[in-house]
Amino acid sequence: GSGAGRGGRRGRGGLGLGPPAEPGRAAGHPPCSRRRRSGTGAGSGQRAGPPGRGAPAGPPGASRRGCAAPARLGPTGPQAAAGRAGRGRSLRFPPQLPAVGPGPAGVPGLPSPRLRRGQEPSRHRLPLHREGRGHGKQILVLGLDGAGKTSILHSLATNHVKRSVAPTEGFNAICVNTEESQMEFLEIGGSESLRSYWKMYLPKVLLLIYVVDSADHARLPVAKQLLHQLIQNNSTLPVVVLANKQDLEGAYCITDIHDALALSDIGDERKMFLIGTHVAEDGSEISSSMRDAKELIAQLVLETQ
Ligand SMILES: Nc1nc2c(ncn2[C@@H]2O[C@H](COP(=O)(O)OP(=O)(O)OP(=O)(O)O)[C@@H](O)[C@H]2O)c(=O)[nH]1
Ligand SMILES: [Mg+2]
Repeated sequence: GSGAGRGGRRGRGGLGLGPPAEPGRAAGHPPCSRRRRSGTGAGSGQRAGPPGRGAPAGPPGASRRGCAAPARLGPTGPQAAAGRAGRGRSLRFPPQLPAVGPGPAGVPGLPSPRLRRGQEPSRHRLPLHREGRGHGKQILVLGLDGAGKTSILHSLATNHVKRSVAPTEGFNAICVNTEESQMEFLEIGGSESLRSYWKMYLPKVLLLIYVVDSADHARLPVAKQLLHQLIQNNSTLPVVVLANKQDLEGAYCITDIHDALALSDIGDERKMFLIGTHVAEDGSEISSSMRDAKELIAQLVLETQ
């Protein structure tokens, strides 16, 4: 049987995964549906694999990655607006999290907060949020470059779709408040040069959100390998896999993503969920799958704290 879905079904019907044999039930997508897409989504189509296995989840939209002005993520970037709205906040590398005061116990061996682009990171402490005082720790958001991590975080923070237009060059931290919990997401960029830092953050996080580009067939093996390496020594860390870009024509449905990532092999003890998501056109409200993902994550945070 599959390992997906351990932890049970929560929230709205179809959220997350059901019993192990039902990886395809997530987020309202029928198992491995081969529905026709309804538009001409582009996204990171340059990396998309062969079309024909689509599991469209909503209106597609053209991605601006690669053709838009390279707006920097940071205090003046799109996420800053979320921060000003009081719902989210982000900074460029390094992660000087406003809600994250210098904690009593930093994590040694992490990249320097003073690191700038092109510099080699030095060892430094990353303060973690109010650790030991009964409040939340961070939710780590990882995945290959271009998978959609930042776009998803924008959307979760604002409840409106906002696709990212630039790669994360370091960290991206966003606070998302729900009625019941405060969640601090920490994305680390997925480019090759940043992947070596991923594992440094794992020991101190509540859960891992792992985002994959469902249409990037060619790199799914790499995504799988990195995920397995990351969590091999942590048998209980809850993992939420977001099979993003379900709007793209070539997107694998979540059953295929489940197989491609060999999710049944990532441990029996952990809670593990797989949800199909997409970040639709800018400005619209987030999709029901994204709302479900947000509720699930909030629930997991409450359970894990
Ligand atoms: N079609 C489509 N495009 C998406 C979706 N989500 C994100 N994109 C686009 O994919 C590209 C990459 O998105 P990002 O959010 O920057 O990806 P990332 O994982 O943060 O990438 P790094 O910061 O480089 O690690 C952008 O052009 C987004 O607009 C989606 O669900 N569908
Ligand atoms: Mg990013």
